[in-house]
Amino acid sequence: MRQIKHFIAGEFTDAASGVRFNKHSPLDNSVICSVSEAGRGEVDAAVSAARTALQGEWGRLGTEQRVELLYGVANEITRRFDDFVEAEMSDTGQPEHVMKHVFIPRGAANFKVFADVIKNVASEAFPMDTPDGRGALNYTLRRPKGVIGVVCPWNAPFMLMTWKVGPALACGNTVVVKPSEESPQTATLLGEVMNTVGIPKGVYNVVHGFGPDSAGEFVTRHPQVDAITFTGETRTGTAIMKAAAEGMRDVSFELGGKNAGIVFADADFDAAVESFSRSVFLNTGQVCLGTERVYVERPIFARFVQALKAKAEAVKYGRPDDRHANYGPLISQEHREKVLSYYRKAVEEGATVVTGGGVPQMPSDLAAGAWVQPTIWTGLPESAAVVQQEIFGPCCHISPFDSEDEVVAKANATEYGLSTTLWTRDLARAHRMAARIDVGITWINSWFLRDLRTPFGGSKQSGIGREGGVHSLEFYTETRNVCVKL
Ligand SMILES: NC(=O)C1=CN([C@@H]2O[C@H](COP(=O)(O)OP(=O)(O)OC[C@H]3O[C@@H](n4cnc5c(N)ncnc54)[C@H](O)[C@@H]3O)[C@@H](O)[C@H]2O)C=CC1
Ligand SMILES: O=C(O)/C=C/C=C(\O)C(=O)O
Repeated sequence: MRQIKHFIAGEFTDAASGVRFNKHSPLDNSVICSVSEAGRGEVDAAVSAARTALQGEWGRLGTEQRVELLYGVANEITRRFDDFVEAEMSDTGQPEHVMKHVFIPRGAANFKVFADVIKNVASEAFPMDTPDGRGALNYTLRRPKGVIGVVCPWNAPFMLMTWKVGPALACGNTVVVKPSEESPQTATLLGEVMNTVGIPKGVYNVVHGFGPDSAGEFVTRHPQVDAITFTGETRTGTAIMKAAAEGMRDVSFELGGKNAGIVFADADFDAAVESFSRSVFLNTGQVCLGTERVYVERPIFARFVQALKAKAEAVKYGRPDDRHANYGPLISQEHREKVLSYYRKAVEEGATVVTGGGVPQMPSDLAAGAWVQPTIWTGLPESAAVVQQEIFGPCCHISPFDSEDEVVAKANATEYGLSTTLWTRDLARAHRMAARIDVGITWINSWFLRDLRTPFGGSKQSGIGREGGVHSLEFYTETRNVCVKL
């Protein structure tokens, strides 16, 4: 069984306490890793290594030198592509083709893209008048914020972690990463890459453990952590924000969602169905940008429900390396219990179960895994729990609508505001609606098309701040103004 250690000051270490926890495979519930759990001592050591690195060689590097090192990280991830694919598949149980075509290449791109951003960003300059007529010149400097605490979820672990570590390092910060207890492997493997490439010791540190009263809380409460970037549940974000208030530390939050998808009768029907089969079921519905509320214009409602039902019933369950499989398990038994509790709740609330609603019959070698059926409901009021609360599973409720105003009101009637996907051939209507729906990201006639230079984040309870391209610099650097009297 794999032994997963912390990565502190360039060394792989166990916790002094010797405490470990088991990581189970989502596929069959077998124990696949024994993970060392960090106590306060390991977190102190990681934060102290990160601070020392800031004051050492790393802090003295010029932008060009940092950029070259980050290109090196991207190239080394690509060289060890198969190791990353294997580690991520092992943690999440998701199909190999998704790892190979989306999550791992994107992890490498996160280092390359932000190296390019920092290399090319201009600084502001404002010449100003002065009473003596000689004037003054203002210009801005960007300085790293310091030690960044990076707290990550399990649903796309490598991609979401590097989406933070890439820009943090590009800006000259150092990091202490706390991966999810459900996905410890790729963050650890990245430590090997950092050493191979020659990233100075202490720049990238990883501590494993849980949230409250464990590594997550110790990192976010640590007074020497200067800022915290977090992706995860809104409730956890609230706890982290309270921790960050001590010492007035900055936060960047990517939180939960209950995203609406909207289909007008004039949409390209087949393309829309194909896209919703991804936005509802990809990664077994464990995508923060995924769609759990679908609104379909009444003339095509019944046809759309039947078409998405056919897609749900066509998924192929199986192991990640099964070439015929395109659908994996949920991350854990605990998460499956949460998703199944919503499946039961939908029935109690009076839903029509169009398809799914339970656990599939799996072959004996996979029977103990965290499998659930893709599920579609209709017939619920907007106030129903499964229409309002984030489930983070392969399921959606579909309801009909009759007018633009009605569907905008429904899309906005949620505490969340992460993303929406909108399908129509009437582009004037699409632009109008994009401005009215209160979310951070709107896709028109598409879903999950990601350009890493664009702002990414949510409104309302889906997040605080934006990351991506130059927007990441707002969080990962401190901007200083220098005013020179001429
Ligand atoms: N908006 C976005 O970009 C994204 C949001 N998410 C959200 O993430 C959630 C699923 O991920 P989970 O890992 O279940 O989220 P989670 O909030 O349970 O855990 C995320 C991380 O926070 C740590 N943590 C938990 N409690 C903590 C505490 N009190 N202090 C410090 N750290 C703590 C966990 O150990 C883990 O590393 C969903 O709600 C999903 O919507 C996921 C991906 C992207
Ligand atoms: O592309 C991104 O930066 C974020 C994507 C988010 C997910 O993949 C997710 O939450 O699963």
